[in-house]
Amino acid sequence: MDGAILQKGMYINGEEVYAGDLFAVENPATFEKIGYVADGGTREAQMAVDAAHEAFLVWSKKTAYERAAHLENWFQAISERTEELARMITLEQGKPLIEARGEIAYANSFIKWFAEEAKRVYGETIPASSSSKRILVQKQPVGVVAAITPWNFPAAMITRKVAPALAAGCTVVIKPAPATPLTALLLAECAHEAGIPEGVINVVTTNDAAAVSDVWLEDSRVKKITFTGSTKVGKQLMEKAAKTVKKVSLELGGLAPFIIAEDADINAAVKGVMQSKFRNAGQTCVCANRIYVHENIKEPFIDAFKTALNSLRVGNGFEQSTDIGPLINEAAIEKVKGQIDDAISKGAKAIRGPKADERKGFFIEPVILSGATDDMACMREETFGPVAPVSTFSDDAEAVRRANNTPYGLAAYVFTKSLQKAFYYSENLEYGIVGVNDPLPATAQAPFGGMKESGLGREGSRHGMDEFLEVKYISIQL
Ligand SMILES: NC(=O)c1ccc[n+]([C@@H]2O[C@H](COP(=O)([O-])OP(=O)(O)OC[C@H]3O[C@@H](n4cnc5c(N)ncnc54)[C@H](O)[C@@H]3O)[C@@H](O)[C@H]2O)c1
Ligand SMILES: N[C@@H](CC=O)C(=O)O
Repeated sequence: MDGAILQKGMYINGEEVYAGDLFAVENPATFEKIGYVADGGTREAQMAVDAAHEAFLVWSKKTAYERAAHLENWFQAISERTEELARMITLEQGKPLIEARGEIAYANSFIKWFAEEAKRVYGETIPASSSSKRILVQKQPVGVVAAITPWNFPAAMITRKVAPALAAGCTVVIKPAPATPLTALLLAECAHEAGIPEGVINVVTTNDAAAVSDVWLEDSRVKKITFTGSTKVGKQLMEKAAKTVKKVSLELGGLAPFIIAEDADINAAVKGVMQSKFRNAGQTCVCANRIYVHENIKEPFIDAFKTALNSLRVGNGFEQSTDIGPLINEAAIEKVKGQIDDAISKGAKAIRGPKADERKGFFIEPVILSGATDDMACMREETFGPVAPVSTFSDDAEAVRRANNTPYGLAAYVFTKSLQKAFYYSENLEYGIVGVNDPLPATAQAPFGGMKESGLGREGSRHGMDEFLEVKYISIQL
């Protein structure tokens, strides 16, 4: 597959569909064209909803056991094509192959989890206030769901939405990011092979996101929009969804504080910060964005962090030695460079890691910014790159205050040996996810999501299933 030029249509109603135009997909590590995909628009967006609406009438009436069996088959089909899927992610998104394999396992874990969870959508009976009445509560699928996903986790951000939607009895129309449509189409191919009925999953690829999403937002048959991406676009979608009062779930940007308390195990903190900060070249919504270290342990922390930084290798994700692949595009490189320049101009000291790959590609070397202050752009705006600003604090209350001083509230981390501090921080940080001595908290069985402008709703866990269910109350007069 590597190096070959692919051509792919959209996946609508169980068939490959082409629109008039195609758009190119490029490898960010080489600038080579990987393939061309159909550039869908209004017509294809409409066709996808027609198919999903038709399919909903049948899919929603299947038993939970039947839907679970379909999801199990999809899980199996993906397992069998793990290597092909992982190589596709590295090709179009750039992350190291080992991380891409990890993403497929992670993506597939949502399908497995929700195949099981499908069978546990329980209702309630509630004691009535009259002896001649009975009160029942049932949960029903919301209907057709529109899912709009980003490029940084091109498989997992799709399955984390689609698996619970299908388990609940919904059908979906998906618009993947234009940088990574091929992974989405491969997932759909796996679903097709697995026998998921036509129309249940539809993928519309496009270079004009708003043209497609506007159709879905205006169509009253689409009952829910589930989005992962930037806070800016999330707000726009929420506004447009108001017109037909759709349900909305938003997984948006983050600005994760990573707090290292005075009593922390420094080696564990450095290992944690390396995993949290540099995974996917720093292009993860829950990546450590700002590092706050207690002033009394700053020096040993920075020394150990510098040593760890120097062990990283920047390069093409297909090379075994690579820890950090390319960023996604030129704009990402410019944003990261801008943040570094801004921090240096305001007094930060740059500690640079190994040189970036000299070949073509959107490569950038990892950097620690020591002496960072909260007025720097890297401490206020999501970086999405391998930049690690380090600032000091003198007491726990100060660390919490500074960590909370942002509109974002997705993930936060604290490293400490004290149970008291662990509870103090986790209860006072205004974040949807708090990793205590844990730099990688995301998992299928736990609720993932943000507070404040980092989003609405949760993905994963039984809470992730509720996002796709209506609660219906039935009052019976005997
Ligand atoms: N909270 C989470 O779980 C989570 C997970 C992954 C990524 N993210 C966030 O995603 C962002 C990075 O992803 P991105 O750059 O692809 O974000 P983005 O908002 O630019 O794009 C996300 C998706 O929205 C589409 N889109 C863009 N403009 C649109 C418009 N006007 N109307 C409709 N759709 C539109 C894109 O084509 C893509 O499919 C970061 O902010 C990151 O933190 C959040
Ligand atoms: N890293 C997140 C996705 C956001 O980018 C995850 O692990 O689910």
